[in-house]
Amino acid sequence: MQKTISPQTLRRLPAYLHYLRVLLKKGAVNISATMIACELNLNDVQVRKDLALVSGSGRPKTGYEIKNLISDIEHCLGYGNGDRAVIIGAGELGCALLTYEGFTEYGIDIVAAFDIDRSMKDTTMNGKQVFSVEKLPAVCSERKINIGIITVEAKDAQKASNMLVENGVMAIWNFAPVHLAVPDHVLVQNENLGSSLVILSKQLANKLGTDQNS
Ligand SMILES: NC(=O)c1ccc[n+]([C@@H]2O[C@H](COP(=O)([O-])OP(=O)(O)OC[C@H]3O[C@@H](n4cnc5c(N)ncnc54)[C@H](O)[C@@H]3O)[C@@H](O)[C@H]2O)c1
Repeated sequence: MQKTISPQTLRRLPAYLHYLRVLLKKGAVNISATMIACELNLNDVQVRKDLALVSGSGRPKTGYEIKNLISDIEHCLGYGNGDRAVIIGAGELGCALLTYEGFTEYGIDIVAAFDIDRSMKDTTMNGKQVFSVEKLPAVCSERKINIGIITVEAKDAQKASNMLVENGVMAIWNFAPVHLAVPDHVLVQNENLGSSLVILSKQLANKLGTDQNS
């Protein structure tokens, strides 16, 4: 039976993966959970538990063989499923995401972006194309797109979401500050950089002892 992995563990796995790949490139062979915890400034017990959920290859004394652990984490995260994504809204944020090459490290290929602004039609950024939204159905069916990334303003987000769902997208990464209504079979991950910043700011206030509520 497959073990259930919490969202918190899932969030930590890409960081382990990144670190392990760096180590492998440097020629390291084995690693312990304690070393990973120490390097990533995480709790030893937490890392041990996370790794036990995704890999049975850990051994007393030697720890994990790095290449096996990488492969187990990739398998757990569904890398190699060939997830392809498109971006709706090629403005400031959409273009930044489109040109960021690091998503391939997470097994996601952002194929193209779409915009209603005709001046952006058929432009290319870092080898990725920006199409007019009319081309969305053709690209979704030809490239078998299963993830949609929404980077339009809040007022346009539901429309963008509807377009993605109509074209067979099963998962939406939503950056617009709005709740999306989607059918039950569609997954939505809302992203809010502002809330992460607020958490950081709050933690800083607590640390400095300037939080009046504490
Ligand atoms: N979640 C976060 O952490 C975060 C951070 C920054 C921005 N945002 C949000 O991301 C969104 C985009 O921000 P931005 O600064 O890139 O805005 P922007 O105005 O630069 O870009 C929006 C683009 O969407 C296009 N657009 C509008 N309706 C469309 C549609 N139906 N189909 C295709 N394209 C369409 C516009 O032509 C424009 O190019 C906003 O909702 C903003 O609040 C979120």
